[in-house]
Amino acid sequence: MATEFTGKDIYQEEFDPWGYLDTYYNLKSGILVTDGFLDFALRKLHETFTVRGVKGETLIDIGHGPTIYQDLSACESFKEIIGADYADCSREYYEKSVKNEPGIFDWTTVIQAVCDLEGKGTVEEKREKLKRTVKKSIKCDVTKSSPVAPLVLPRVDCIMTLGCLECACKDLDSYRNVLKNISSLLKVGGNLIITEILNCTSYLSGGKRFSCLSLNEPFMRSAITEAGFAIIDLEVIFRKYDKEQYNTCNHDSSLFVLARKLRDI
Ligand SMILES: C[S@@+](CC[C@H](N)C(=O)[O-])C[C@H]1O[C@@H](n2cnc3c(N)ncnc32)[C@H](O)[C@@H]1O
Repeated sequence: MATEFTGKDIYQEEFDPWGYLDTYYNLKSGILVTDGFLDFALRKLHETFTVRGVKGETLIDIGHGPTIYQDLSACESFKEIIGADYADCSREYYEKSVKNEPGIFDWTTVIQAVCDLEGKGTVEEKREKLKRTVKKSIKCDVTKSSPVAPLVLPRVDCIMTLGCLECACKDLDSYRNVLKNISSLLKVGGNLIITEILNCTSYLSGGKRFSCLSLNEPFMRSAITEAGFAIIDLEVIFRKYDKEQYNTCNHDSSLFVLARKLRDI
């Protein structure tokens, strides 16, 4: 199902955080729950920040959208997390979620799952840790060579971007450039964490269809390597076919990558 490119301005004007969360992260029916992605992402992030020892001062979570699951393990290994997204509605929803304001999406079960993976702590302690670690969300445009301009940030130890770049890019050349743009925010020797849904052309969210750049594993391997990174870990999980769910979002698999920056390009 092809759809015209829906870039950052459409996210700014038409993205509905609640509609997205309900369609993709509702614990009973959410597409990224039933297809196994959420459990996969929590497991890989836990592995990354514990077994693989990825840690440091500052991590930037780019294109966080309205979700916080991705920061639940990271907040144990970084002193500071800075959120970054183009859409103001995503940034506002994310900040409210970090503060656990009334009426926001309920992440309790997911927070408990991360505490279980870590074998320590309570949901309340994790919420507090997240609130202390996520400092703010800043405006960011990954298609710009200086994605957080006019802000100038010191280069950070880790960039994480989950389910964002396939939404932000019109074509594969643009994806290659975007990798270089976000790499400019990262120290040499720093880590890049990416998840993407693969072979997806569009997805429905809050009644609106958004375009999605169709990616596959060989492309991801070459684009990340060509952008000056060494791939440390890469795993793909596949999804069962379900006609109704594919009509909402037609990815056939999801990919997780951890890569280390070797050089500036
Ligand atoms: C599908 S949503 C978020 C996905 C969320 N991280 C998750 O794991 O489910 C994609 C996000 O990318 C953001 N985005 C789209 N284009 C962007 C751009 N050019 N620069 C930065 N963020 C962008 C949108 O505003 C939106 O919040």
